[in-house]
Amino acid sequence: MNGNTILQVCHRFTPRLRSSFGHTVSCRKKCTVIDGKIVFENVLNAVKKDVDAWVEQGNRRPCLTALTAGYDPSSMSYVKIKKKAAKFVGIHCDIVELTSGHNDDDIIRIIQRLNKSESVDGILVQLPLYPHNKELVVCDAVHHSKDVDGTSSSSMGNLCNNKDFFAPCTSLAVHYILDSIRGVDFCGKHAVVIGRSKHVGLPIAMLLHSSERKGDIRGFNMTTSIAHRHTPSKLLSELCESADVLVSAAGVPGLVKSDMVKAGAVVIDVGITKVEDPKTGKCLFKGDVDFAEVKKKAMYLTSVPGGVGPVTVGMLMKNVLKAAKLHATTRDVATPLDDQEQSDKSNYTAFSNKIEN
Ligand SMILES: Nc1nc(=O)c2c([nH]1)NC[C@@H]1CN(c3ccc(C(=O)N[C@@H](CCC(=O)O)C(=O)O)cc3)C=[N+]21
Repeated sequence: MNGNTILQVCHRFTPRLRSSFGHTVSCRKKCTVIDGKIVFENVLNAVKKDVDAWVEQGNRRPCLTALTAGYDPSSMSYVKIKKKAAKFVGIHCDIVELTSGHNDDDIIRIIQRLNKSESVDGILVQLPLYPHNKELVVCDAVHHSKDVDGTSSSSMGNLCNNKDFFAPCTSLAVHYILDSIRGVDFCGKHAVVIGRSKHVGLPIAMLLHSSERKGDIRGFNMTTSIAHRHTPSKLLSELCESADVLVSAAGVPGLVKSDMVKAGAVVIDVGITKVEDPKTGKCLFKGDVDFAEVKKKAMYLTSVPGGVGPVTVGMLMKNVLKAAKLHATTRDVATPLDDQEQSDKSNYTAFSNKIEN
């Protein structure tokens, strides 16, 4: 792919003429700002109710183990947010703090132990790890039945094949937010995703363009363009101007200006960058979208902070409970390591059957 290439996924709901991409969703004067904190609270309350019912039926509490690189203060604070949410919903949460002394093999060994543990339902590898760690190699060690953050190659493959395993939580959060917008038919509309990261931009685009149901996750059937750092700015503006749904996950504060946004569009800001406030010296979170200006044009908009971030944590809690329920009804973990390959194969079949039935 050269620098001018944009991956555009077209399908039978794609309008024939490129110029007809730009039909407005509908016209409303005032923009609705979707409050991620309220969505988060609603999701947590629902998960808490389900966890309570699950435990009342005699099951043990769901359990999440998060591995995080101890050097990164942002990672530590995100993991703490997850731990607090887990406590609220009644999910047990352990944190394994990795040090720079852990090489990939050490981390993989820890993960393999967790894969085998009957008391662990979900394993989360908080990214980034240390610079010397190979993130994909480490994420791939997580067994797909416990991959509640959907970061392994196996989970990504399942996502592409419309199988209902675990999708990355940020993509689920974007999906959940769009799904909560009532009265808008997204089928055949044009979605633009800015950013192609394997755990954020790419899985978001997978969910937006796809058609089949993935368990409780339906695809949106949108014509979906993926723009990235090599997309020329003129082309980026043109694409965005025709987007009915614009999702920015670039991590570039102020990237999306109001003149790039179509009137009546749905704009979801996934970018979250820590910046220092020049006046106070305090740390602030900045999204990719010029919120104040875009609000004058968009029909629905999320903010940063208070948008996609908290919903991501809600989706993680949902996934841990889902994993706990699957583990209780399929024999999957606690197999000796030397039998790993064989068990992977049969477990996969057991899980596929369980989920597809
Ligand atoms: N394997 C993996 N999975 C992740 O899901 C993952 C990750 N690695 N690495 C880091 C990013 C970042 N992330 C956020 C979670 C919550 C908020 C969140 O709740 N933010 C609040 C503000 C937070 C605060 O005030 O401290 C908000 O946007 O309103 C933000 C960002 C998950 N991540």
